[in-house]
Amino acid sequence: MYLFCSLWEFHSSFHCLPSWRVDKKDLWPVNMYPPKFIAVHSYIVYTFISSKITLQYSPKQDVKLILVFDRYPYEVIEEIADFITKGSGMRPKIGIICGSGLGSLADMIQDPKIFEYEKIPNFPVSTVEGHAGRLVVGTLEGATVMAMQGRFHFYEGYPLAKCSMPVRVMKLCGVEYLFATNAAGGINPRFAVGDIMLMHDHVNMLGFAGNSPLQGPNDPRFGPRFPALVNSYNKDLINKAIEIAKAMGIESNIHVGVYSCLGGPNYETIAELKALRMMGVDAVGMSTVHEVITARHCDMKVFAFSLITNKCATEYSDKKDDEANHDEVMAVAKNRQKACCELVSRLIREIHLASA
Ligand SMILES: O=P(O)(O)O[C@H]1O[C@H](CO)[C@@H](O)[C@H]1O
Ligand code: HPA
Repeated sequence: MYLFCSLWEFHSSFHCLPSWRVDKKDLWPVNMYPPKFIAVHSYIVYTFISSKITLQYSPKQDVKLILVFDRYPYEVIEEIADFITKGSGMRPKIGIICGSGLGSLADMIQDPKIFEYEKIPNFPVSTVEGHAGRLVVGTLEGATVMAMQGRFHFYEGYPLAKCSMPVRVMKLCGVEYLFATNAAGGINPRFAVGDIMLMHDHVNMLGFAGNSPLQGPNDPRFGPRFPALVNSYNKDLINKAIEIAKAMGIESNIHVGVYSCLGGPNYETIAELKALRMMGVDAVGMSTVHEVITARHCDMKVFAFSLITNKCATEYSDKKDDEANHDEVMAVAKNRQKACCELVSRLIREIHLASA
């Protein structure tokens, strides 16, 4: 078992190194660690002062340190991007994030070069069922793409900046378009299970609570300190997707609406769902919003959709079997993966043809 010791949030006062001091109580349980460990640790603190760092220490092995960044400096993201572009020999143009149970979006990729998250330096690992934990790079409908088969969620214990760090990796790999997909509960009473909601806006509940993937020092190489989020969801891509849905004969299952992300992992209470509905939210989940914010910050074009995997109970009189559960979410995603794959691949084809 690993002992996790998340040591401390760095305050601006730490920037006046080398005259920094650490209170002994803050070091618990480090004070029981060997001096060699503490020396190495201090060095790391000094070196990566602009990041918050979590150390994993294995007492079974002598001094085993795994650095896990909570905020990723530009250079570390650049290193990860180099690893992927050199390892795949490609600079992908379109990035795809597969939602729960929608990993098959990445299975469409031709001549795939697969990177297990565990083998990518400084990359987090997926811990949620239905998120395989691999990055797949290759071609789809003639376009170069990279797909995350497995995303990172706040409820897994990852800070938002870490959840959406792969979007910045995509950017430095050359990605211009982000396709973000998710499984979500339908709040809008017009939505049926299996419908697809094209996202045209979001309500960032985690943002209301003072949490943002862009918190902390801003690196202008990614984007501005205060990015605007009006028109985050590309209208042309939404319109093209509607046309494609018509051509596929599924227009009655397609909606355009507002998604909201809550922290999870619990599903929402009826009172929360009522409140979301009053705010104009159509579908609710636990992802995507921070990825979109990160993508817009670095000026990527965004297309996102929710697969409605369950109808949310918004009245106390609603049936008990309206309670959400992850098995149902996965089962519906599996049933609808064909339509989702076709929508995504046709849209990518349009983007590719338009830029050829
Ligand atoms: O948003 P994705 O990753 O598709 O997954 C959704 O499904 C899970 C809950 O069933 C949550 O993780 C929620 O966010
Ligand atoms: O009802 C839901 N709520 C939150 N997240 C979800 N992901 C799938 N369904 C849901």
